[in-house]
Amino acid sequence: MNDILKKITQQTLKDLSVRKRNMTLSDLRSMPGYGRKTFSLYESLKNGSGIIAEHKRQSPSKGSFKCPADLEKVVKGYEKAGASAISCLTDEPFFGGSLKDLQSARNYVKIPLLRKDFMVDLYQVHEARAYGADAILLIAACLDDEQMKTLAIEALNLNLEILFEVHNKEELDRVMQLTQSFNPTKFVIGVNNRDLKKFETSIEISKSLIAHFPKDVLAISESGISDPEVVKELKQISFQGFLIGELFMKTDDPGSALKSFIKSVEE
Ligand SMILES: O=P(O)(O)OC[C@@H](O)[C@@H](O)c1c[nH]c2ccccc12
Repeated sequence: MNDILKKITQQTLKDLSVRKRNMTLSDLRSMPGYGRKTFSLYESLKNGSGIIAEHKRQSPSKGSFKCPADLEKVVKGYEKAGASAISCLTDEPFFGGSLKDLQSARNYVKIPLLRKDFMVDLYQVHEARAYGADAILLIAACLDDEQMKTLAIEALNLNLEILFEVHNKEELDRVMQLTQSFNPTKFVIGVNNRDLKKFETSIEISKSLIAHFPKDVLAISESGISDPEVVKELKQISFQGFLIGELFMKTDDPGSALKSFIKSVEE
């Protein structure tokens, strides 16, 4: 694991131990959101714009985006503009998000919600369910095979879909190995274009990894996307999902920014 990921996951484990003390698993299970019917990320991506629009206030590489719009305006704007799903950051120390954000977003929209966080513990999967997520992110670079398997199976058992995030061929191979026996409509695989050592993004990473994807797996390209032409190009090489945050969150009105982006992609 590289230094920044190590730093983030260590902090995540620390914060987690506090939350676990304040709320037990059975407390989580008795929250109203826990048993609700979930929306399918996979189906929504297949049948719509393919864009997963992200709510992210800040990031370690870019600092604060200073978006003046509150969460309600952002997520309702995304839904209205035609997002297939919303990615909601719940990491507090590095991305300025919270589980409360996820819970509020759940009350505002009826499209799939991805809990965007550094998942390293089963408890977080139950939190995701209780606070209204439909899908969770599992970052291959943060997890060994055994952890990834345990978290993935728990998610599927709780009716949550999974976005597996990979950055190179080795991580993709590990995820493919794990998901061999999974129903391909219950997970998607995302290529993160951001190099977590240098924080630079390059679409070339998506372009080079797509050749290794199994045919029935829905492929997503994540990070550093700012040009509708790039989405068109990625669609041609069979990407069906696009995770975009900064481009929208650095504007005053992320919903309208998404709306004009989708319009350009469709032109
Ligand atoms: O803001 P961008 O460059 O459009 O990227 C969005 C998303 O891909 C990025 O926020 C992200 C990808 N993987 C993550 C893991 C954790 C936190 C954040 C991320």
